[in-house]
Amino acid sequence: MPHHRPATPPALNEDALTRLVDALVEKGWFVGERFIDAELCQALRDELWTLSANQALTEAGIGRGARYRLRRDVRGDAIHWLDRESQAQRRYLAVMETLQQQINRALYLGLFEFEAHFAHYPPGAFYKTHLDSFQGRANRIVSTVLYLNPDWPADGGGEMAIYASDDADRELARVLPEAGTFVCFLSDRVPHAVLPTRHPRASIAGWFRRNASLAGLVDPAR
Ligand SMILES: O=C(O)CCC(=O)C(=O)O
Ligand SMILES: [Fe+2]
Repeated sequence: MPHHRPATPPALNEDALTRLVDALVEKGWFVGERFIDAELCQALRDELWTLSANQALTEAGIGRGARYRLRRDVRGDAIHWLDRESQAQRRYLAVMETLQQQINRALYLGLFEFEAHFAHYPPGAFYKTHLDSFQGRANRIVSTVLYLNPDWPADGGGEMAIYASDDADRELARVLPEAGTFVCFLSDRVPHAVLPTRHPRASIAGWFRRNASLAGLVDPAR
């Protein structure tokens, strides 16, 4: 019988996972370089450029459901939701599934679902300082970003700036969008921004969710 290699993800490094969970508990955010292997990042990046060339990206807006609006003065990326269409997507989603289990085991957050989109920030684009969800009505609990840009130049802009939860003017970290770098943070606590980029910038932004009902309505995912 032929032996098929299952489409399992590269095992997440135990050490990196421990550091991630500890950082989430201690300060609410984590940055890991070389967190996801270069080969998977390359495949995801190729897929994003193909989507872009095929005009399969949509300009991103802000707000969910009926309140969704295009706001180029707030964010300038174009996105495509992951839909398990490719092997690379399935591998990445499998890694996120493992991460979800680990976070639930360690932090009892009750994460039950992951949604994510590719994002392309063309030169000049940015995303102003924001929170990914609001306290009390948060169904996005933990935010993630994986960067897909090999050899990002130090002066290329496009860094993610992370700010203090009690003072959104106090910058705590600036992260280059280098391929393999993975950022993870509590969605309702960590203000962050994408600084204007000077080069096309590729990433995957994702959110672990918990179901939340608002006024008896099921909270829409997007
Ligand atoms: O790409 C990034 O560095 C962050 C993107 C972001 O904040 C978002 O999509 O909510
Ligand atoms: Fe965000």
